[in-house]
Amino acid sequence: MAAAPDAAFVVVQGTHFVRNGQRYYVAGTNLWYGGYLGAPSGVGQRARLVKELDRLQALGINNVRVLAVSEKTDMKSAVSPATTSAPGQYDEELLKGLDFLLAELGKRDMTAVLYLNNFWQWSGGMTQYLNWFTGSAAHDPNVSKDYERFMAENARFYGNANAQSEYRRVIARIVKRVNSVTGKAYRDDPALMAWQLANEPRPGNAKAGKEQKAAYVRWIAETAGYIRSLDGKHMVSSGSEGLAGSAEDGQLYLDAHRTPNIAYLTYHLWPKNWGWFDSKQPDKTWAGMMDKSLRYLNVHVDYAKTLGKPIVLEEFGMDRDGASFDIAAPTTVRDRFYGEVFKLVQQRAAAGDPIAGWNFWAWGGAGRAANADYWWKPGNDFVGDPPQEEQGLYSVFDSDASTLKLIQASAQRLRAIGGKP
Ligand SMILES: O=C1NC[C@H](CO)[C@@H](O)[C@@H]1O
Repeated sequence: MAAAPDAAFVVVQGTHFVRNGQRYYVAGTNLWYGGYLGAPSGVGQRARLVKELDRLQALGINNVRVLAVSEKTDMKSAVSPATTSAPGQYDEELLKGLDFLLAELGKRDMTAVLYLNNFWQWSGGMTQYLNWFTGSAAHDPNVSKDYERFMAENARFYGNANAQSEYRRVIARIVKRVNSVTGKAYRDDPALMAWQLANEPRPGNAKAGKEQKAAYVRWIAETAGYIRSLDGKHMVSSGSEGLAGSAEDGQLYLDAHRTPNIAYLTYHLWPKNWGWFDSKQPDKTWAGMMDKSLRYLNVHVDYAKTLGKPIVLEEFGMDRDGASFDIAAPTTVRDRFYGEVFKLVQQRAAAGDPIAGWNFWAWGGAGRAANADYWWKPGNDFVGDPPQEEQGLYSVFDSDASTLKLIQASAQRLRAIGGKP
């Protein structure tokens, strides 16, 4: 039986997080590239990472959600280099990047959620595992424009024995890692808040059938159980988007998160991606979008109540005015949207509901788009938008003063709600 984690670990108590004897709310961001910046060479930019973490800490951000491992792939819109170039072959420099990131977070009393795979193409992810173990083409949906096929094909990952064995070898490699900077085992590090199975794992596409849904539920329970067998101190979460990532099937979302090995629920909110909002017609589409968004925000807190677990809104985002990628473009609509999201989360948290905080998507900080077409190329800055999207789409940059002000105020209000055991 693993020793109980010390008080500095984030743990679940009832339907809330507790840390150091106090209720802990996540006021976080998404920093998918945090481990990349932490690398000692190559793509590493440790001075930038230190500056970004100082900036985030000054805003009251206490948590970053980070990609822990990427897979080398031929898909055009994926990041390179990758942590693994083939099964069993690791880029130790990128793993040292995670070490440095965790060490720097620990110095600032900040925490990280590390996701161990990706349903989407921008880090190789499940598609690349299937390419390795079935020979299926790693077809980039940004090229094929066929996301429905991409999602249906990716669901084969959950039931592919060879892909799962390699995925578990990668999990073991990272979960059992000893930090080369601090000398501390990841398993003993309270700077790690939780392991996460993947970024936005889906059971397939919207037409996912009974078998695919059953395989998905089994995969979550068994993989979370495997991680807990290696590390009994840290929480495990799925990385689910909620209904949008569960074929709009509430029963599936509940069943997938019932296992005791999943400590808390996650959900994401993407009005533009899901066709609820048109940034080129904001007045026409705002009301309908907000109606759907508020409903989405509330129904998942109610799911968390049903399961008796905390839930974190670990991704939400809105593009710049007029759907511009230009950092000079205003963020009027984004600020209004962020304000509504923060308000709802604060209200439900203050009411004692199981919402445990938020991570906005995503921190661009000092990063800047490098190309006129806003697409990422190897060697360019990392920003909040991964390589499969225009660099500037959803990123919050250090120059976005009005948005930063909102974030800082909401982080402060969440912290004020916390503090109670
Ligand atoms: O996890 C994700 N959710 C939505 C982001 C913005 O579209 C996307 O970049 C990322 O793959």
